[in-house]
Amino acid sequence: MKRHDYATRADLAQALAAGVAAVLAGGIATRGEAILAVSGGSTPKLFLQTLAQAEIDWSRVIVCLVDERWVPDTSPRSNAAFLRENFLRGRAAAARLELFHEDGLTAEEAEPELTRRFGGLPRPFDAVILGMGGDGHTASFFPGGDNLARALDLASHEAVVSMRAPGAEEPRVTLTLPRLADARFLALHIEGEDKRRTLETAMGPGPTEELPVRAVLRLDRAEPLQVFWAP
Ligand SMILES: O=C(O)[C@H](O)[C@@H](O)[C@H](O)[C@H](O)COP(=O)(O)O
Repeated sequence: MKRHDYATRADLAQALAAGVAAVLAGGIATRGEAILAVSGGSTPKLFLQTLAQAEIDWSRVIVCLVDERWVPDTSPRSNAAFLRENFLRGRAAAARLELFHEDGLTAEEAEPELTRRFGGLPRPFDAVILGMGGDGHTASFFPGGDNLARALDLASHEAVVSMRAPGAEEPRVTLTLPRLADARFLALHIEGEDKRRTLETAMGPGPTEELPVRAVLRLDRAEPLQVFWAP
C-alpha cells in the first residue's frame, strides 16, 4: 500500500480530488468513458464537493456507490441522497448515476436484479474510493455480516450482495470485493486518530472476519492501494 498523510482534511480533499479527476480524465481520453465508485457515510463530503468542480467531461462518467443502506432515497441515512446533496450539484451533475435502490423489494430480494445491473457496468472501474468504519468495515463488509464470506470471495461472479450485520443500523447492499479489487485506482480514505489506529491494527496479523478491511489491505495488486489520511 502507499500512504498519503495530510496535515488537514481540506488538503486531503484537494489532493484526492485532483488524483481522481486525473484518473477519470485518463479513462475518458483512452476509452471514451470512465467509471467511478464512491463511498457514502460522512467522511467523503469535502472530497466529493471538491471533485464535483473538476473540469472533466462528466457526461462521459458513470458514478455509483460502493454500498447503500436499504432505506428510501429520501432518508437522511441514504447514501444516494448524500451523493445528490454533495456531488451532483456541480459540474458532476452531468454524470450518469447508477443507484442501488429497487422500489418495493427487500435488500435480499433485490440481489439478482442488482447483480444483473451492476454486473453489466464496464470493468475494471477507473477509480474506487473506499471508507472505513471504526469497527474495521469497509463498503458493507461488516464484521459478523450474514453474507460477508460471499462478499469477500474473489472467485465470485456476483456483483452485489445484501448484508445484515449487528454493527449496521439497517440492511445494506454492497458491491462485492472482486468488483472493487481490480480498480485502476483503488483508494482508502480515512480521517482521525481512531481510524488511523484501526488501520494500523488491521495491517497486522489476524482474521479478515474480525476487521474486514484486511481483505482490501491484503489484495495482491500491481498498482498499490492508496491510503489517504488526515487527522
Ligand atoms: O454506507 C456507508 O456507511 C459507507 O459506504 C461505509 O462503508 C463508510 O465508508 C464507513 O462506514 C465510514 O463512514 P464514515 O465516513 O461516516 O465514518
